[in-house]
Amino acid sequence: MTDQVHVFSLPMTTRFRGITEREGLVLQGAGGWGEWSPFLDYDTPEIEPWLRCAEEAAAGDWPAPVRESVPVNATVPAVGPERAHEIVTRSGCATAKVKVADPGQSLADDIARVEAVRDALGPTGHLRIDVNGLWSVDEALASIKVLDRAGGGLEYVEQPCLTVEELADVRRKVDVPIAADESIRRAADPYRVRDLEAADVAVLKVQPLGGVRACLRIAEDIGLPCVVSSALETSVGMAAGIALAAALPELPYACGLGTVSMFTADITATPLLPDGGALPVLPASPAPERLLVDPALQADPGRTDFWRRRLAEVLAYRETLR
Ligand SMILES: O=C(O)CCC(=O)c1ccccc1C(=O)O
Ligand SMILES: [Mg+2]
Repeated sequence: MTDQVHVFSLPMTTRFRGITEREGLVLQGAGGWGEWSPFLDYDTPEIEPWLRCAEEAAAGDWPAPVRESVPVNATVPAVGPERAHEIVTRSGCATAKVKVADPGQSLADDIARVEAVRDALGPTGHLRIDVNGLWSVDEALASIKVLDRAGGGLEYVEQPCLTVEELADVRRKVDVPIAADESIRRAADPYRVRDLEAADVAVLKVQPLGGVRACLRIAEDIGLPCVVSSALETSVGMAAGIALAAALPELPYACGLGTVSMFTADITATPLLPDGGALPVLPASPAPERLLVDPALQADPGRTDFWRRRLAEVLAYRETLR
C-alpha cells in the first residue's frame, strides 16, 4: 500500500484524555507522509475512516487553501488554576478551550480553572469549554450558568451531554452557543445534529471523519460554522487539520490545532507550533525529507508490532465492506 511505515510514541507534557504517550504510525505515499493514530480504545470499524485521512495525505490529495494562516486556541487540560493560567499565557492565543467535568474533579475545580483562564486571556479573549459529553441535561443547565459567570462569558460549550437529543434540549434552554464534537465524529449520522437543531457550531476532526475532502463535504452539508480541532496528532497529522482549516470557505472561530505543544518532542524537523496564536498554512503534505526518524521517538518492538497488526486488521475489515 505504501512505501514506508514508522510507528511513533511521543511523551506528553500533561496527561490529556487519559493519554501520557501518544502512539500511532505515519505512512509514506507518492505525495508525502500521512498519519494514522486512532485512539487505543476504538474498535476496527471506527478506525477505518482515520486510515482514509492518512491515505489522502500520503497521496498528496488536499484541496487548495483559501487563507495563509489559521488562528488557533490554547487547549487547557483538567489542570490546576496556576498551570492553566501559565498554559494560556505561554500560548500567545486570544482564544482558549478549557476541559471541564473531568471525572474525579468537582465543579469548584472547573470554576477555579475557568476563572484563571479568563484572567490570563483578559476581557477581550474568547473562552470556550469542552465537556466531552459528561453532563446530564440538568447538570449542564446548572454548570453552564455558573461557568458562564466564572468565565465572564463563554464563546460556546462543546458537547455538554452525550446524545444529540440532550444537546438539542440544552441548546433550547441556555443562551450560550452549543458546539457538537462527539455527536459528529462518533455518530452513525453526523447530520442529526443539523436535523434536530442540536448545535450552533460543528467541530470537525479530519482523522475520525475520513480526511480533508470528506470534512469539506460535511461542512457544506451540515450548514453550521465549523471549528477544526485535532485528535492530538503529531505535526504530520496536524498538517491535514490545517489543510482543512485552510480550505474551508468560512472560518469564523479559532481552531483546536495548537496541540503539538502538548508533546515533549515531535517527528518532523519543523513542528507545527502556533506563533502569535496562529499556524501557517503549508503548501502540501509533509514531504519525505521533513520526517525526523529519531530512534528515541520510535515505539518499542512490541508496540510497533501492535500497530502493524492493527493496520492489517483494518485493511482486512475493508475487504469485508466491498
Ligand atoms: O480542540 C482542542 O483544543 C484540542 C483537541 C481536543 O480537545 C481533543 C483532542 C483529542 C481528543 C478529543 C478532543 C476533544 O475535542 O474532545
Ligand atoms: Mg471535544
